[in-house]
Amino acid sequence: MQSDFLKYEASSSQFRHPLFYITVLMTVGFFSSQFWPETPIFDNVEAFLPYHSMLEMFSVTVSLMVFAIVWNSFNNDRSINLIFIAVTFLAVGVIDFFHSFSYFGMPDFFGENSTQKALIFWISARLIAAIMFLMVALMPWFNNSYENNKYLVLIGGVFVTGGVLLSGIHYPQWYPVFFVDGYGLTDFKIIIEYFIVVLHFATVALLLTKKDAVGVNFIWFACAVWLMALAELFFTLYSSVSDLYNLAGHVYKAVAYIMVFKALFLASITRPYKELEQRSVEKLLLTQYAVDNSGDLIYWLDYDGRILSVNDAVKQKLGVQADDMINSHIGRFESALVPDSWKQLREQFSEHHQLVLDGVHLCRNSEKFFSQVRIVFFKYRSQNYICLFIADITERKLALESLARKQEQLAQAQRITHIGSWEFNLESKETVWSEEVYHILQADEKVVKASFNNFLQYVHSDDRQRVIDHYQRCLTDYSPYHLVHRLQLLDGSSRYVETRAEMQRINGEPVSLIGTIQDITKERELEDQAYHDPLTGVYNRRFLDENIYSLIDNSVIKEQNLCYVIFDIDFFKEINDNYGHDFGDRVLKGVAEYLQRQVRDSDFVCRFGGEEFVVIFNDIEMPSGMERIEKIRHGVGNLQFINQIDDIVKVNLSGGMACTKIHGNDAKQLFELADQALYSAKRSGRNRLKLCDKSSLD
Ligand SMILES: Nc1nc2c(ncn2[C@@H]2O[C@H](COP(=O)(O)OP(=O)(O)OP(=O)(O)O)[C@@H](O)[C@H]2O)c(=O)[nH]1
Repeated sequence: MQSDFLKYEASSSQFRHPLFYITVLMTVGFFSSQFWPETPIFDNVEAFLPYHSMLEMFSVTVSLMVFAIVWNSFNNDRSINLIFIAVTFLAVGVIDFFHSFSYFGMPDFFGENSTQKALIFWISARLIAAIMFLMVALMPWFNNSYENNKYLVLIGGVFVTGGVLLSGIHYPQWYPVFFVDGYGLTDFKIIIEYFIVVLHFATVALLLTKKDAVGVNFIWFACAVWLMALAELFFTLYSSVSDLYNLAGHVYKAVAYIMVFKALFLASITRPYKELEQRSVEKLLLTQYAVDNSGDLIYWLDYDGRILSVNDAVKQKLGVQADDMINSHIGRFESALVPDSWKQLREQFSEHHQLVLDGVHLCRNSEKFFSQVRIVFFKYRSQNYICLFIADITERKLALESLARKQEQLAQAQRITHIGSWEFNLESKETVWSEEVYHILQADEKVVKASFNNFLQYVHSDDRQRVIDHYQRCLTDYSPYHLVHRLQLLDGSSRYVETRAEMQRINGEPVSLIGTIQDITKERELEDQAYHDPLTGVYNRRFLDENIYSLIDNSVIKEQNLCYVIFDIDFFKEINDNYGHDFGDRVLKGVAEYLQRQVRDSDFVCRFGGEEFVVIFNDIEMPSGMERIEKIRHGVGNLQFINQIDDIVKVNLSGGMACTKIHGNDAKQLFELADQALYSAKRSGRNRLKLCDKSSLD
């Protein structure tokens, strides 16, 4: 892009303009006038009259043209000073018209003509012009433009003009005498002429200090006023109206008016027009630049799909000369717009004005790329135009395909591992569930909307509060979330799931909560089997061995007392021997169930082996806790088991116990001490509970 095109070049060639040379020549002419012959060049006034009328009519015409052009082209962008000049020329033109027709020798015009009458109009016009030009040169040229004010200026101008004309015609006696028959010009007239000259010189001096503004060429304007001043000086020099000085004065004035006309025509018409043209060219070039560098291939088509024009991108991308493409059908290059489907497509985009299609675009060397075609249809001056914007979406398409493949792989991996993923966007509050989440919940993707509240509907009622608490905590302190809980599905089945979540951050700012949910029902079942006694369903020894340390640690952290109690069924061998092994099993089950029922959720019942049970009582204070344990032990003694012959069989428990707050936090030692206490209970006659004697520690 050529930056020159964008730069408005202000004309600085005024000094090289012929009008400037004319001004210089005429100035030289003026100063050489003392060498001019003083003899009249016309035989008499009548002979001069046609030339005078001609020159005056010329000046009048130019004056009125100045007014017409400036007045009609004026708008708020221009300075109101232009209107002052225009109205001045209107006044001067009209008054000069009267001057011309009042000239001595002309047919009477609104009363008897005379040199004095003609001079009244002449001096008035010159004085008005001189004062107004000086005023305009003094007035600021910026920010004073108000379109409506032009009428006020016009009214003022008409008022002054009307005043001069009416007074000049009807009350000439109001004016000083400018001319005396047989004597010639009065001193007053000459003084006035000099005064006008002084005003003009002052105006020229002021104008030369001004820089070009609002399109006005002040140099030309100054030249014009300068020539007007010289014209006035000629009028002070002449001795006869028919001599060369008088003629020169009129000629200088006419040239000066042409110069004003030229300056104001330039300001009002030429400059604004050139600026407009410049802006249009700029706009066109910028548009062309944008079109060629937009990255899209742009085609202009006629209504039948034939190529009218293309942008540079098409030529570069396709490696085809524009001339080779013109008039070809677009279907030659774009698979989405083949001639066969053109009519049908045309109906669609004619109706909707826009259409977006995916296709394949053909380059010259039979290379292809995936394209997205945006068809824009519009009418201009009842002509149909179609513009195509074709983007190369090969990379996007391949990326999308790869993304789709990866998503499918992820979904497959989730299906295999039974892990679903979910995301909660903190800003949009939107939740997204993967396919596998729906699968785990046995929910229909089309019916159930992904949300935490909807998820809660599937959470087992006993676990719901726990899930809510974890979720809320994660959202408030952004801590990771890990929870195993049950689901209660709509078909009534329950599942175990393990959920994990953590906050995703971008530039340190939390953005969304990303989580997984894994169906661990099978693992959980296996785990249950590994940690539970198959006969009684309570925990087994393995569970106890693996968990006793953390249970004790927990009680230490919480500064709570933990009791390790070993219960042993008294004379269980006899039960087996007397009623059979199956009956013995029933007794073991019954005792286990009873113990499980009596303890709190935080306590653990384990079958240690044979007819021995270990119960871990958490958070139990002594000695009151001992009463509770004793009560449970008693309760077992009240259980009734019916044997094969419907006899009631009862069993008793012996128990030995040790506590962390009395016996220390060593798991192995606690077991040994409880076992010692049990042994002691057995030896003391069974059916009793014994707390390990503290002295045995020593
Ligand atoms: N029915 C049944 N009996 C079992 C099971 N495990 C161990 N036993 C029996 O439990 C009995 C334990 O007997 P002992 O260790 O002599 O103890 P006891 O007869 O209860 O006598 P004390 O403990 O001294 O009161 C044995 O006869 C084992 O066969 C089981 O799973 N089922």
